[in-house]
Amino acid sequence: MTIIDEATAINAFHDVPVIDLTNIYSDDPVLRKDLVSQVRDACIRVGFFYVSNHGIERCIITGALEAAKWFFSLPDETKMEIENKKQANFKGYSPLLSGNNDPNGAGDLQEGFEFGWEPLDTPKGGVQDESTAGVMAGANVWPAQGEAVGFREAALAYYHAVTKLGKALFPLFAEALDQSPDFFEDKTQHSAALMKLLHYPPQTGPVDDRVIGIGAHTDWECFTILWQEPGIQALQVLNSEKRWINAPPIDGSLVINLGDEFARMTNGVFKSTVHRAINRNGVERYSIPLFFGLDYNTRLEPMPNCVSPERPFEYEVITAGEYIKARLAQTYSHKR
Ligand SMILES: O=C(O)CCC(=O)C(=O)O
Ligand SMILES: [Fe+2]
Repeated sequence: MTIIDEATAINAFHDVPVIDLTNIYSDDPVLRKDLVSQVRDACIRVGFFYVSNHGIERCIITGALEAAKWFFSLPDETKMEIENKKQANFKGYSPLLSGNNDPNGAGDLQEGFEFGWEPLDTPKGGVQDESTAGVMAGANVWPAQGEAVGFREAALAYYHAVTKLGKALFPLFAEALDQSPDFFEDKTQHSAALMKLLHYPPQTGPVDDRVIGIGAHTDWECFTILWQEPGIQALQVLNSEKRWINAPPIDGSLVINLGDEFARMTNGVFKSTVHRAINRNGVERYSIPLFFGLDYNTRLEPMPNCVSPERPFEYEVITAGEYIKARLAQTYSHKR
């Protein structure tokens, strides 16, 4: 079957598959083929999957969680010193209700802190590879308080560990698309990956459907690696029957979901699936997405094997940077 035939034949999913990454670095062709076929099925049919045995150490995750808790417990005035609307490309702090992911919504009930790549060993921070960032150029901002050094180190330790995993996933996605493993290599040279710490206060009593944790949306980059706090159900994924399917945290695993850059390049063969999060658990919830994009100067052109006369390409070709910048501006143009 061609990849287009496969994408045309799918039915609505009712659960989110789990893929074991134990063999991700193995050269054994049989193991590789099996892994690639699981990834292909999940990407074409669901657009979401869990990964187990992903190799991110528990202490790195705990460090990032503690960092998030520390940061969000700072006084509002301190956090607002690095508000994202004052920075280039919305790096820094986004207060509750300042963003709105669902155009029908009235604001997302979450606060966040977002940053991009920088090396671990420059103690003052703010340095990053901007040579090709174009419209997405803009240094990271970090809180100024004394303990902020530990915050930056813990956040960047997680960023670097998860980016290593992300780099190992690109060849898998390429093979799942019948391309050579290095297909994305020249398009992922400059770490166009953004990490966001998120905090969702609990929602109790009657909830206005237009204000939930994060409204229904698709992600914008190629794929997202999401850590969600164990024991707290909040994330839901929309299937083609318009039913919300719960994607609860599975201890020791991470969620991977595809975004619009992949959907554009694959002409919709890889699904950028709509999802949302609602925290009705009566406790605070934290989550950490890391969004993996193509280098900002890459044009989002379709792969020839994903286009046919019956499946024409209907997107405008723009660069990854132009796309992300436009979506950021739209999300934060929301008025509280
Ligand atoms: O907090 C979550 O579980 C989801 C976050 C999310 O979808 C996003 O930040 O794009
Ligand atoms: Fe998302």
